[in-house]
Amino acid sequence: MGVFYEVLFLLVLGVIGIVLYLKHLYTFWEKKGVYVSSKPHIIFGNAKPLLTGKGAIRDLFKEVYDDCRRNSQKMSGFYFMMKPCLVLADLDLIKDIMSTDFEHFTDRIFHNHESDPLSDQIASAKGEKWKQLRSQLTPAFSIAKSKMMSQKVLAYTDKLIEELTHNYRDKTIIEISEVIEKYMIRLTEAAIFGMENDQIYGPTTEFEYYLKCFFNKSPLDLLIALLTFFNPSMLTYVRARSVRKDVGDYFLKLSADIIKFREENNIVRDDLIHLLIQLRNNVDINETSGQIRQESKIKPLLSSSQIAANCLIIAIADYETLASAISFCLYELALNPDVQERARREVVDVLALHNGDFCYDVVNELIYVEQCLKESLRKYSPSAAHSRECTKPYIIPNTDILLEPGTHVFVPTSGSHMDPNIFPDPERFDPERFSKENCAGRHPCAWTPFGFGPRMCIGMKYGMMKSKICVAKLLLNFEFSTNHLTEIPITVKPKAFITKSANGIRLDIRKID
Ligand code: HEM
Repeated sequence: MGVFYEVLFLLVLGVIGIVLYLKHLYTFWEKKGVYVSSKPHIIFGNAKPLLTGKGAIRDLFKEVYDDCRRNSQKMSGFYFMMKPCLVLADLDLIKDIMSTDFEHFTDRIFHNHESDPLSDQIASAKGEKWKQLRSQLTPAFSIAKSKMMSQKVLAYTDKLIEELTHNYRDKTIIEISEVIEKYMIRLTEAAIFGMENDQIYGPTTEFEYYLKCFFNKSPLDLLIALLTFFNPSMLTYVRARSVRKDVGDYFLKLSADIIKFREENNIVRDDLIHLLIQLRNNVDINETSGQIRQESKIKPLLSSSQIAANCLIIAIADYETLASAISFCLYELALNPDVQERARREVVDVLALHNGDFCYDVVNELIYVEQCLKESLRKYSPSAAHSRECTKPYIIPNTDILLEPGTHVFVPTSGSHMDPNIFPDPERFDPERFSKENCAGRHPCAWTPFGFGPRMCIGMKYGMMKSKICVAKLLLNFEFSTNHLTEIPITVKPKAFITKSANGIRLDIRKID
């Protein structure tokens, strides 16, 4: 009996100790004098809805942002379980951290180490390594390259229209996000890996299967993702993988095979993998034209596995975001027939000025279509938040709050994008918000679907070009409208990394003859 009470006493003491320790951890921000928008849960901190799969990141961060604005706070402490992070709610402070004082926040919070070959890519690269990689990859997204790639985009969009026409000549309900996702994957396959497809529809290719598996995480993968957050160095120690083994193996082999085949057969192509092979072979490329300038003096950064890692992450960054952007834009155009008609009229008029030739200048002249896309990126930003890791001690301007290296900082896009003081009546879809006049006085960090500062999206112009071509050509050929299966308002998938509809986007399409 005595032993029983001793064990019980020790257990109770242990539990009390743990509870007190956790409570102590949750006073981190309080002690620094930083406001915390809601009381943290003892296990999950402020991330309970995310960790239990009940809420979407965009909703959670929007609540934090809104609460800060109501209470005149520029930021809120946030506990991701026990890890103290900071959520920003002030546009000037966002600008400072993402741009003016970028040197203190050069990194994102992803794992990046040579022991994990597929983690070694631009989106997770850190410090100097990132700077070099970014400047070496920039030519791949030059205006000249974009112009060249527009030919491929036009060709694939024509294939999409041909197949939609064939399958849906009469007014029919389609799940538009599925269709657009398939089209984007085919385009990515061709533009990045040089693998052309005759069909948009058709059976799932191996490439499509593995690309879509990128975000399908097993419980072990999820544990690894959590560890990245708490202790990235431990991941290096246990030689963990950031990408599922079968997905990683597929892309490593695919890239190695393409490189070998091209080098043995002296094949030159206009895709991204070709540019990366040139970088590996120490060729310096002109930033604006995308042309070879000379043998580079810089030591080549890329190994074969780094080529695979960069191609894979760019494929993901490319197809997922654009499929989301285009699908939500078509959804809003279906809900707003007047806007749809005005956008269609613009495409018809601009094309008429170019004698029906859908050249690159047409893309640049589609001002209203661009406004529609920007407005839909405001309402449904594919990325719910931008992340930065503090890399050098930083005192938040006009305060004595010191951020230590390793602090994670989040910028919620859903906060400012849906702030009625910045975008009045934020639920309303109104492309006029992005007219030249209406943008003129707006804070540069009010609308940041592509991020902000030196680390903003490298593919922004290229992505806008692709989405404009797709939306414009679809509008020329089809009319989109809602039906009894269209979800209004739409539910966003809680666990998705990129903003997606939870139940699909069902629209009527009708061919315009
Ligand atoms: C609607 C389309 C797109 C959206 C909304 C989008 C959004 C973003 C965002 C929010 C970031 C992080 C920015 C930051 O942290 O400040 C990012 C980074 C990045 N994006 Fe995009 N993106 C899009 C299209 C593309 C395309 C088409 C590509 C390439 C083909 C691309 C490649 C990348 C890469 C490589 C990065 C990492 C850049 C770095 O760390 O230096 N994105 N994107």
